[in-house]
Amino acid sequence: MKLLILDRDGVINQDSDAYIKSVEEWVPIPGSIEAIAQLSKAGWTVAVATNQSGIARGYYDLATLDAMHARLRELVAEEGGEVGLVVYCPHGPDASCDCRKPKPGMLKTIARHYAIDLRGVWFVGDSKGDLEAAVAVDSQPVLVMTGKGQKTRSGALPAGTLVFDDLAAVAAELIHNSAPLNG
Ligand SMILES: O=P(O)(O)OC[C@@H](O)[C@H]1O[C@@H](OP(=O)(O)O)[C@@H](O)[C@@H](O)[C@@H]1O
Ligand SMILES: [Mg+2]
Ligand SMILES: [Zn+2]
Repeated sequence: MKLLILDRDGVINQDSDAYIKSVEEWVPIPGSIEAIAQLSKAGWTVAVATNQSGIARGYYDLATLDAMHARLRELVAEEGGEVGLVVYCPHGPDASCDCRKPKPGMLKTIARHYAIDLRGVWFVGDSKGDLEAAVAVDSQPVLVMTGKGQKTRSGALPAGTLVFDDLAAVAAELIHNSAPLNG
């Protein structure tokens, strides 16, 4: 099974330091919807693992979060693809939950759902916590330059992190094997 796991904010959709609080604020990054659809049509299962502390902070509710993900599924379906399991952590930084990245709990949930070993599975993120979550379960950390990616790249990256301009470039690598940026 070809599984790819994506972070959401800053990878699929634009991110904001003010959080993404509504469907209207949930704006796809150019090329990301098409990338997910192309991967899906090429036989990849595309899952999502996203921190959503805005729930715990009271910035938006679960119905709004679900509406964002329904919009994601709708847009990808319009391009002929589909989105797999979407897992989110609704907790705040102080909740000491097992699911908030950089902890790998959401990645493990996805692995259990698909009964797959996470070793070598690409996890694409824009934040250091995404990369650390990948490393914690021997997945392949992949950084994109969208969202907080540029800031993340200015610091130390886990060894072996692959770096791409954006999700469209990741899809091109996985589907057409074009070369990644130097990490
Ligand atoms: O990138 P993913 O995991 O999909 O989602 C990140 C969001 O939940 C928010 O995470 C927050 O971090 P804190 O949760 O406040 O530390 C901030 O970085 C926000 O800018 C960001 O929108
Ligand atoms: Mg992110
Ligand atoms: Zn959590």
